[in-house]
Amino acid sequence: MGTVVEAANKGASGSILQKRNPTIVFVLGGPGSGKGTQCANIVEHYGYTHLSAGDLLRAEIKSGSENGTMIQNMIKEGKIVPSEVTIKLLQRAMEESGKDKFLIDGFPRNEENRAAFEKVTGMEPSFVLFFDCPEEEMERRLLNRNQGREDDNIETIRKRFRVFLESSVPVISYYDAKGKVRKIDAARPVEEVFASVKAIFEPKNEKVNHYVRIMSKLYMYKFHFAVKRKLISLCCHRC
Ligand SMILES: Nc1ncnc2c1ncn2[C@@H]1O[C@H](COP(=O)(O)OP(=O)(O)O)[C@@H](O)[C@H]1O
Ligand SMILES: Nc1ccn([C@@H]2O[C@H](COP(=O)(O)OP(=O)(O)O)[C@@H](O)[C@H]2O)c(=O)n1
Repeated sequence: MGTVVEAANKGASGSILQKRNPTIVFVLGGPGSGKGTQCANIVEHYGYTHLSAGDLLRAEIKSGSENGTMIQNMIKEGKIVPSEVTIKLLQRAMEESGKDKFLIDGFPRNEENRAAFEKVTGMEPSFVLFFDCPEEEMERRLLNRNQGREDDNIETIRKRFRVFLESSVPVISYYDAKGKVRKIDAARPVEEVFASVKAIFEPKNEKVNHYVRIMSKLYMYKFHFAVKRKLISLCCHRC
């Protein structure tokens, strides 16, 4: 298996995609926040191609690939699969689709994912959709998801929540500092969440755009404060 840096140095695959100058939207949020559900709506209304990093990894396990067992173990433990594996799958799916508007769901999940993707593909997202949802609601949804997923059990769910707070939130903060995060309150019914998504994909005019960005920024301050409190309380619990 070649490293991410080797792939970046070869650069061939990145440049084929780069030439197509695709639009990329990263879709982030805790496990069960409704990323997949809303991505299906966005595909239907706005013609994006949906690539779920988790689905691609699960398909890789099923295909019997040499990485299958390693991926399966990581998912069972709620851990993040090494970037070179996930990025190869995403690149292949983008190239094979022949399309140029992508919703990349559940990626980048940590700083390694983010930095490696930018290095290997030479591309950045146009913006990041962030579905914010309280843990109690996400837990309820995951326990009811009923897709027979090995990681939708309470023990792994708690591990995934922790990985989200410790590893994925810093990625959201990184893009927030660049003004790229569009935060959505995902604790509401599906239709209401989608109404907020629509406002982002169908911006009315510059004034409304500006308002949406300011509101998103305010929400993000509140969100970061809540995450810091949660991480401190988790640390106190450990000590
Ligand atoms: N807004 C919502 N309200 C209630 N249930 C939802 C909502 N959005 C999604 N769900 C349900 O919650 C579960 C997790 O949603 P999913 O889209 O798979 O989340 P994610 O992709 O973020 O893990 C699914 O069973 C889905 O039907
Ligand atoms: N970029 C990614 C995305 C998912 N994954 C793995 O796949 C699992 C399921 O991710 P997912 O996006 O399908 O599901 P949710 O956890 O968002 O419900 C994660 O808990 C990770 O183990 C990963 O390693 N790297």
